[in-house]
Amino acid sequence: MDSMTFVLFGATGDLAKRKIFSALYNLFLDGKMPNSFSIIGLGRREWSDYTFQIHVEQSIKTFSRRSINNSLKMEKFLDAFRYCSLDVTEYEGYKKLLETIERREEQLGLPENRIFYLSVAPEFVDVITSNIKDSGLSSKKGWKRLIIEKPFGHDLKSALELNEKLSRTFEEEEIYRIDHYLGKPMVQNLEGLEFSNPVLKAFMNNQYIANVQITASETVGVEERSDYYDQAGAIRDMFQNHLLQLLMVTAMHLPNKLSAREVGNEKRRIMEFLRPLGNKGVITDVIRGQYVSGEIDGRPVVGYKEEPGIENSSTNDTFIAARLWIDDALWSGVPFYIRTGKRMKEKLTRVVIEFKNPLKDLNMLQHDVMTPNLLVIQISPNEGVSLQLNMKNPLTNQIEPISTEFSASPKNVPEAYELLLFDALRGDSTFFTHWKEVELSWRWVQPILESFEENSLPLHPYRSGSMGPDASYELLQEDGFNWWDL
Ligand SMILES: NC(=O)C1=CN([C@@H]2O[C@H](COP(=O)(O)OP(=O)(O)OC[C@H]3O[C@@H](n4cnc5c(N)ncnc54)[C@H](OP(=O)(O)O)[C@@H]3O)[C@@H](O)[C@H]2O)C=CC1
Ligand SMILES: O=C1O[C@H](COP(=O)(O)O)[C@@H](O)[C@H](O)[C@H]1O
Repeated sequence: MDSMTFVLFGATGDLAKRKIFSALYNLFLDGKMPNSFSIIGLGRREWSDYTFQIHVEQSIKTFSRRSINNSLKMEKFLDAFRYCSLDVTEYEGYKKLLETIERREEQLGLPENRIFYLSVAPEFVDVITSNIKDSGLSSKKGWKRLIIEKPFGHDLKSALELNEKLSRTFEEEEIYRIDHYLGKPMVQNLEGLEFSNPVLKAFMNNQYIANVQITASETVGVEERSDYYDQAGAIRDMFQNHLLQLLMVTAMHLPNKLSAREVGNEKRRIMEFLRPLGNKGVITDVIRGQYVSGEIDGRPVVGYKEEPGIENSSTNDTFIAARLWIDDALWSGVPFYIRTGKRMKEKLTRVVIEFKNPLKDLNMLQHDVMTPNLLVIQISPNEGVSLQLNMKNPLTNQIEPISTEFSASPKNVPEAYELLLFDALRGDSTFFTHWKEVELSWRWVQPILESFEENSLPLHPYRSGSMGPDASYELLQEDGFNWWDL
């Protein structure tokens, strides 16, 4: 892996504190950082290098999945960190930053390979990338990469504009758009699962699959993010990015080679075959919900409109469910159901693939109630895969479901940010979102955004602690299915 400089915009912020420092530290412990590297943190605060290093250490102590038990290693790790105070809107600061980077490159004998990680609000992306270019930070002697956080735009128009601006400074191959769901180990495992199990590959098509259900439910409410969330809603916060990415990786045809380009092409293909909703589709295939008060884990919680910072008149979506169709040869006729929401019964992310039941259709087992075969991919909080089959119980002589399972506890597996940063360090963008996918996702959700804005779709209240409004169950019942709330 090439030695490099990691320039972190927003180093004093929440994401850096909770995710980025710990990810870098765990990579360092696992020997997955380059032999030689420099990390420059940036923020407006007037911090010294020492204050910054203490902040990094504290953040790791609080948020890392591993505890610090080797102080020498920690010391060596912290030694790579320097801090530079910079207002991203002021050009002069970038010159000072360049001097700091070059000084460290010289001290450590580093080539001019630079990663710029933009852990800042989206409105700063344009000014930062322009200043990187104009100030000479994007040296021609080494490689440069840009890591950028979500949200990537607010709708189709703003995403197109943002992409156009980025492309003035960075090539598409140099841009690493983070969708942390693609960093979840089980999501990264999906291709391997199909690749190493030809039996699964053989059955993953419309001949055998009845429907696919993707759920990302959360128990938390709007938390302290009312300003952002009331503008974004579940559609922008989760659906347009994380959930559509899960759809792409679940449905994509397995390429012959698992390279960034091939995987990107296959994901894009899925989005191209996704049936556009149109105005009618929004009404028939999309359910919008908002939580009201209820109980979660035995604790009463308030409704969305009672949350601090939320107006009583808010029509923001805290839940969305949708029925989607991929009109290609493999999936045509198989409905994909997606749902996500806040203040639901449990925190989980899961894909359930329900197989067809030809015996039921033939009415051959009149006395046995047969559960369909299910392939359940548990993405979080625990990682796991289970396959539910049916077997006759010799004691009762009844057909009963049996399950083969594998699962791992989250403590033992690397976090999404570790896997993603490791990939970015070695220049592998397979598990980052590529522009075409982002564009097609916005294009697909745009009619939903418009109907939400016009308030032309019912806003179904749902009780906190439930799995969403009844209407989302009715959506599946129309097709003779039910959500598998396993
Ligand atoms: N926090 C999270 O869990 C997640 C965050 N994200 C995304 O990551 C990005 C960062 O989020 P988060 O860390 O929560 O945000 P915070 O508000 O916690 O941090 C913002 C950072 O930006 C810096 N900053 C703000 N204005 C300026 C400026 N004019 N010049 C230089 N630095 C500036 C702040 O530094 P200072 O105050 O010192 O000036 C601070 O380091 C956002 O795009 C967010 O959407 C994505 C997923 C999850
Ligand atoms: O991006 C986001 O994701 C989190 C959920 O992530 P998870 O890894 O805990 O499933 C969500 O709470 C947040 O609103 C959203 O911005």
